[in-house]
Amino acid sequence: MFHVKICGVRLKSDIDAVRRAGADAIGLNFYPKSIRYLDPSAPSTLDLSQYAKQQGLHRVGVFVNESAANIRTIVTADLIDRVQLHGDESLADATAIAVSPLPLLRAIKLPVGALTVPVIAAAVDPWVDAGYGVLLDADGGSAHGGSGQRLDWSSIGRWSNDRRQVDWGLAGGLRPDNVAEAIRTTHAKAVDVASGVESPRGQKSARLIEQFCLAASFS
Ligand SMILES: O=C(O)c1ccccc1NCC(=O)[C@H](O)[C@H](O)COP(=O)(O)O
Repeated sequence: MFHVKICGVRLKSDIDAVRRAGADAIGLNFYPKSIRYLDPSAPSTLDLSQYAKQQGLHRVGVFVNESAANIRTIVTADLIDRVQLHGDESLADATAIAVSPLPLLRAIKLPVGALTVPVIAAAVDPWVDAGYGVLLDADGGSAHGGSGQRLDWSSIGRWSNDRRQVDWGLAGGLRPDNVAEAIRTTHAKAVDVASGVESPRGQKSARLIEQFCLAASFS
């Protein structure tokens, strides 16, 4: 698992900012309805992805209910190092999509508002038990992700107390001014952010990326 993923980068200058700030992963968004969408067939997307690879960044492809065939095409083109499923995919879908040896990350969209450990466990544990890495995110409704809404960190902290060995990350409404508290409260091993490092929405800010990474220091 990465430590800090900056999701929805679209420009080489974003990648420069990510690398300078010390994050180790980027998200390339292949969901056509997202404001952060990248066309996988565009030469500029391959160029961007190869640039990130040269900088040593882990490239995570974000997909929403995408076909296994399309995901495989993107993997084969060396656009990504890891697949993140962020839609309504079932465990059976994930099995069909899994592209060995590429690790697969399942975004688990939890309701915003108060959570309980049994509710979190019911959503997350089947994916963990099946061997997938998981990213806990706020349910963005029809947008699926990138909504800037945060989760109930206290309950997630209680859930993770008994699961210290689990490969998981936290997303949802993280920002430079709250990510340290989020890590402390939840014991997250990895964090992921899209809108919290943008100004205006949809445009990454080098200053916010730097502040986020400083605050999210895992040392
Ligand atoms: O970012 C998007 O636009 C997006 C759209 C559809 C599915 C997933 C999407 N983003 C995936 C991510 O990993 C985001 O970083 C995550 O949802 C957190 O977003 P935010 O709350 O804005 O930090």
